[in-house]
Amino acid sequence: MANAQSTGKQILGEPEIARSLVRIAHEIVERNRGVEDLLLLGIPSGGVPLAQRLAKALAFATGGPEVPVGTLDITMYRDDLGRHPIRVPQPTVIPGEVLEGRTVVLVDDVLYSGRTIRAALDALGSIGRAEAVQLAVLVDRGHRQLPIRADYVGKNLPTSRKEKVVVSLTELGAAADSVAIHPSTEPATEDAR
Ligand SMILES: O=P(O)(O)OC[C@H]1O[C@H](OP(=O)(O)OP(=O)(O)O)[C@H](O)[C@@H]1O
Ligand SMILES: O=c1cc[nH]c(=O)[nH]1
Repeated sequence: MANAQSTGKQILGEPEIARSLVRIAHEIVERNRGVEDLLLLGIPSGGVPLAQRLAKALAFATGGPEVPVGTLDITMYRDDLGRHPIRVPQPTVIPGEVLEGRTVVLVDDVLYSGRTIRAALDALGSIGRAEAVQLAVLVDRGHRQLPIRADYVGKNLPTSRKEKVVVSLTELGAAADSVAIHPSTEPATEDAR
């Protein structure tokens, strides 16, 4: 996630993002045969508002109550802590507190190298043992560095490693929702981040 800049090419706008979340909600219901024992955990920052929107879409899809939504901070579980400035850790919130017996759907805006999700699995494992863990992302831009894949994808977006995908969401201060591709200002390196 980052703020939108003027140089990007918009790939998704507000209606497409909303439609993607509705489709993902239906896929979650179908795959889990309902939403019982489901827990959505958004990864800060972009994953948090997306998880909240997904909970609403799930409630709409099932006609039932909202699925619990929490947040999972992965900051201290990154494997590149020494290589990048440490961001301020956000709170981890697990509604209902226990993970045992529950299916956790991790929610993030972009899937790229997979290192954020690897860290998320470690962070989750330090809390408890979920029955199952699934992954929903708004954009999968490829270039994985780890054997990680998403169960639910809003948009598969082929990209060059020289580009950056920027997801802007109104909850995080953007004027409008969008997904855009920007030419990266950083030189391409072995390290995808
Ligand atoms: O698959 P990866 O290579 O790990 O990249 C994906 C992650 O990168 C971005 O997070 P970032 O750390 O930039 O923080 P942000 O969400 O606050 O922008 C994005 O929101 C994902 O969490
Ligand atoms: O392009 C990218 C890569 C990682 N995370 C993002 O938000 N965008």
